[in-house]
Amino acid sequence: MLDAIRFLRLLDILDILIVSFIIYRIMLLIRGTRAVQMLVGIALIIIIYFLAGKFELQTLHWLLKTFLGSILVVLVILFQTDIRRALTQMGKTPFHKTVDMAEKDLDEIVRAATYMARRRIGALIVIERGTGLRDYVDTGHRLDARLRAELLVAIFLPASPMHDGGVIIHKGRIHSSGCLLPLSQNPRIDKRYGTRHRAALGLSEETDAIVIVVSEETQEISLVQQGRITPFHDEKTLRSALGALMTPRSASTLWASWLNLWKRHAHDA
Ligand SMILES: Nc1ncnc2c1ncn2[C@@H]1O[C@H](COP(=O)(O)OP(=O)(O)OP(=O)(O)O)[C@@H](O)[C@H]1O
Repeated sequence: MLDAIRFLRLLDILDILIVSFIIYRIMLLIRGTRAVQMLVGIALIIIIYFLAGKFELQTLHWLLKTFLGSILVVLVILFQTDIRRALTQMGKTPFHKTVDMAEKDLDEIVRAATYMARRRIGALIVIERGTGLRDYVDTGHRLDARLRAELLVAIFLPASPMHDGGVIIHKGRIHSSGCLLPLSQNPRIDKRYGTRHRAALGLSEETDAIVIVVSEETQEISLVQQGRITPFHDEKTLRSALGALMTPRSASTLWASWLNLWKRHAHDA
């Protein structure tokens, strides 16, 4: 043991630090998800496999050996959502999270959301940022229209054939409507949120998109990003939070605005 410590090189320490960081990030990522239960299940199978070998339970040992032989494929299939999320997050940097969107475009979105909230019209508006949303765009109807509050409202009116699903805003234009988004599997989401909010959370867990949800039930407007949902009770604070996230700034100002949004969320929770 002492010898091992004595011959420890600087590179070995770096190696240990990197692996510890990766394990820590994986734990943060899967905390509170079904992945934890699955990992416990796999750990149990490994323990049973060793016990079966020790007590010479040949058939059980062979069966588990065959199963564990293809564990890598099993893990990739079981954790495909988590792996996709982890890789997407790895590819993100604070610097390409902002997309230049005109102030008047943000005004239009906030105006539409406020109008719809007052009239109990449910809506799901996605603003694309660094991560491309092609997979989700393809599930809806392509519009490529100018971003106007009136058009957003018209899309989400219950009588509209396009009101189901989400609208995706791409580079300041209404790119498509009726888009199907991935539902979040997070078991810790507040039970009062239904599929509209879960779809917003699901997309924000997998991508860096910002989603605005208008609840037809509670008339609440929420801003969803990075798997977190923040309700807003007045137009002004919603507009400034959206502006802080969408307007390109220096990295430090950006971090500060995220921190503020996070604090606000923690306070509201
Ligand atoms: N996977 C999805 N992708 C996009 N939109 C979805 C998805 N699932 C549901 N929706 C939208 O959410 C609507 C249903 O919302 P639901 O009432 O279940 O959710 P909610 O979070 O309780 O919202 P609200 O507070 O407005 O009632 C559907 O009509 C559809 O427009």
